[in-house]
Amino acid sequence: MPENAPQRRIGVLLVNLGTPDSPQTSDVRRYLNEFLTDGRVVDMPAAVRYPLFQGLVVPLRAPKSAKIYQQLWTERGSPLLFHGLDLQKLVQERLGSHYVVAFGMRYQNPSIEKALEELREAAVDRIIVLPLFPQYASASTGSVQQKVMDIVRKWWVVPSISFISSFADNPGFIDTIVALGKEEMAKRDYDHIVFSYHGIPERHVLKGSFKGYCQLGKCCNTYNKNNRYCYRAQCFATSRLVAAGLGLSPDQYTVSFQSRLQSRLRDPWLQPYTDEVLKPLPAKGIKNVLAFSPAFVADCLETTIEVGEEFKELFEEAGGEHWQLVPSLNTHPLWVEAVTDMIRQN
Ligand SMILES: C=CC1=C(C)c2cc3[nH]c(cc4nc(cc5[nH]c(cc1n2)c(C)c5CCC(=O)O)C(CCC(=O)O)=C4C)c(C)c3C=C
Ligand SMILES: [Fe+2]
Ligand SMILES: [Fe+2]
Repeated sequence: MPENAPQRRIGVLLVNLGTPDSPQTSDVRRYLNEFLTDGRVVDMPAAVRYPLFQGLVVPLRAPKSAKIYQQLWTERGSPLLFHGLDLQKLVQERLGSHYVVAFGMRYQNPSIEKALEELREAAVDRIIVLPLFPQYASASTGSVQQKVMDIVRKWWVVPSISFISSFADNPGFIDTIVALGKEEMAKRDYDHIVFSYHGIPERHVLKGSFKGYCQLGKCCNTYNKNNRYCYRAQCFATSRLVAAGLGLSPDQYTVSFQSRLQSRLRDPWLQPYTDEVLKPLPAKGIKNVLAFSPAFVADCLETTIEVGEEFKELFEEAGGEHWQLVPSLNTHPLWVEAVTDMIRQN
């Protein structure tokens, strides 16, 4: 480097979805209002979306969601938030002083605005954005990308920015899930494995389909240039790779989708639905199930409560004996290394 050349630093922005500031109904309401009026999450015209969600859906949902958040809350607050902050610290340590790592949430706090401001203050030369969603969805990754661009387009000096749009088949990501799965499988025998992903409306996949390639069927069994951004195909790709790492044959696992809101929004969500997959299992002699939640890199309401508690209850009511959730990647050393590698390779 020439003697007087400025020392260049690279900014890294890690982003997760968001969580309420507290499990009180008022904070949950504020969070859901921001989340469910995002046009990439609820893709209705704004003139319908705002009155419907702020006026009806959120006021009804917030008190119920607040009760669930109260179950999830820990001494350190929301797991999604504190695992994110821990990951930021560890990735910063591993990357060293040529990088500045910030952490933000798409909804609520710490905001993406604040995180980007930290990077601007640090005079970084360029910014790498890593939305912490392994599989691309317009409702998650796309929304983060749009928010980041909306903010930096107003800066006088617009920085060079790159986005890591998905990492569904990233070897470090897969290896970490495999390592966590092996730990659980060493403790006892399982009859079957379920990979349960956050659902999205089928319409969202079809809207992103390249020249009509995606049909939500067998097209998702391979992952190629035509379905590069198909959330469902990416979920199947992650599952196949984890299954291969665990030495599972196709009949030993099922891929399914949870958290559907289709009863209220009417349109079908990605299928098969996890609750419908798990209920008939005990009658087929499948009494011990290990469940993975590979759409999430950190414990949150969707993993700990929905998969770890609600599905366990459903499975046991149906005659199942043991339902076990594999913990999320959180700050597993292999995951910290995987994130660091993704950034260095960008
Ligand atoms: C994996 C990425 C996610 C996608 C894609 C996604 C789409 C999506 N979500 C909703 C509605 C809700 N999701 C909720 C919680 C939630 N969702 C994600 C991730 C994705 N969502 C996470 C990580 C979390 C947990 C946050 C936490 O604080 O722990 C909720 C709130 C909880 C509740 O009230 O039940 C809602 C609502 C839609 C409609 C959607 C796509 C269209
Ligand atoms: Fe969600
Ligand atoms: Fe597809």
